[in-house]
Amino acid sequence: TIALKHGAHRMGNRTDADMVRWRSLRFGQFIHWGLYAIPAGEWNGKTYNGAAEWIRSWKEMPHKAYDQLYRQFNPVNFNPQQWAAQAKAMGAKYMIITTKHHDGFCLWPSKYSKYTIAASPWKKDLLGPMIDAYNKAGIDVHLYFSIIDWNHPDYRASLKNAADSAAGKRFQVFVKNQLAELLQRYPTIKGFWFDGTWDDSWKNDGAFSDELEQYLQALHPGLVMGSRLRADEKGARHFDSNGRLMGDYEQGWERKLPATIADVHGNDWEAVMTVPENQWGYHAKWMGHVKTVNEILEMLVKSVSLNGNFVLNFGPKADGTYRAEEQQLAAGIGEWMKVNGAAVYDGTYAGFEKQDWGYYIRKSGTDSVYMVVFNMPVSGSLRVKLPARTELTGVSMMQGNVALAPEWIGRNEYFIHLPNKQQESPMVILLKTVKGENKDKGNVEKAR
Ligand SMILES: COc1ccc([C@@H]2N[C@@H](C)[C@@H](O)[C@H]2O)cc1
Repeated sequence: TIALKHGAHRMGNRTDADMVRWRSLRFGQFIHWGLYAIPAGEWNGKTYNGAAEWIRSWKEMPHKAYDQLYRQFNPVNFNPQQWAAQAKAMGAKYMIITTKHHDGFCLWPSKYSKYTIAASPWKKDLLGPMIDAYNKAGIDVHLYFSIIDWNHPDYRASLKNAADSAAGKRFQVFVKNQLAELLQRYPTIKGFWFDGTWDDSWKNDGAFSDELEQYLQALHPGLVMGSRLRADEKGARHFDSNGRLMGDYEQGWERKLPATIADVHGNDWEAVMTVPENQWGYHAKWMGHVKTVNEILEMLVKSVSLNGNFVLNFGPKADGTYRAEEQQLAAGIGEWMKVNGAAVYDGTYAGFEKQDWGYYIRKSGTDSVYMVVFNMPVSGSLRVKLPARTELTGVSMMQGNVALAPEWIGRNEYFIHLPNKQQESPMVILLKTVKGENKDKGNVEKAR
């Protein structure tokens, strides 16, 4: 291995209470809200085909015009209690809110910047009421913070000369001040979700990112921060130059999921997902495929089955309301979670051989394994292959707690014959197992 001063400092996963809690939550809500919701992907009668929150980088959007938008930001229909209630009904257990996206506009009245909500017609802090409402609803809050800041005069993508280096130093002080300010103002938050850390100016100063992470942990012990913050002294990101994960969980799964358990290398990880193909901020015209309730549920269940968290993104409008598609999606997901959430919360990789009908999820630290069926076989019979030294002691449908009698088909394999092959939404079956020998016929008697 390479000697590193600013590589990973921890072998293996964090096991403290704050991380155990983060891992148990499994399902989160991302919220991208800011000035970009005003143009909403359109300007001068033209439609921007990129992600709405990146419209400032579009050649058709003059920087001056974008930078004046704060004069119009007045979310008169903002209702944080309603937002929190919607998230609670959906079954989200944590929420990540954009405090400041790449455009640099702060949703809180930062004393380190003039480009904040205080300068808008709304004037008031937006983060505080949101954090209070979500915490009251029993939902943890994490803060998204973009290091890239297109508005700040000292931001440099790369440091080409002494003047750049001086600006870069001033910018690092600004970043540190804003993060400390956020922790001081919002002491109940549980983590930071960093973004915008790909530029050379950041990548080439691994020492600063390492010191910053330690500074924040010292200010707020237990803080959960993903792998996107840090670079090591060789400019490696997410994984240091020895291939070890930096930060508390792998944070690279953006709009994509790992395929198998081998892809996650035993690390904690989280996937963040958009409803359309690629829109985080509010875009008036969603183009292309919009994900359905069952599609999102499959991503959520697949993530948990592979030991990860899944975060679904919402992009509120400039007035503070949500578009109908997002409201309907939240409600539909919530309906399923109300009945089947036990299979998701506190779920972990089960260690069963994957079958085509869907996913296994083990309730953390127990012998209870959930089967979440997405692909009903034409036979209506679900094959289950038990891992070694595992006995099946009970099988039941989650809906209605109906006991099922599996058919033993040899060695450690069973068929679960379902009474009904029709399914409109994912079906959950609970397997009760015990450690033991794979007795042949013996298990079937018990399972009956
Ligand atoms: C260079 O490609 C990207 C893609 C997405 C992003 C941001 N990360 C997501 C979580 C959103 O905030 C998106 O704007 C940044 C750079």
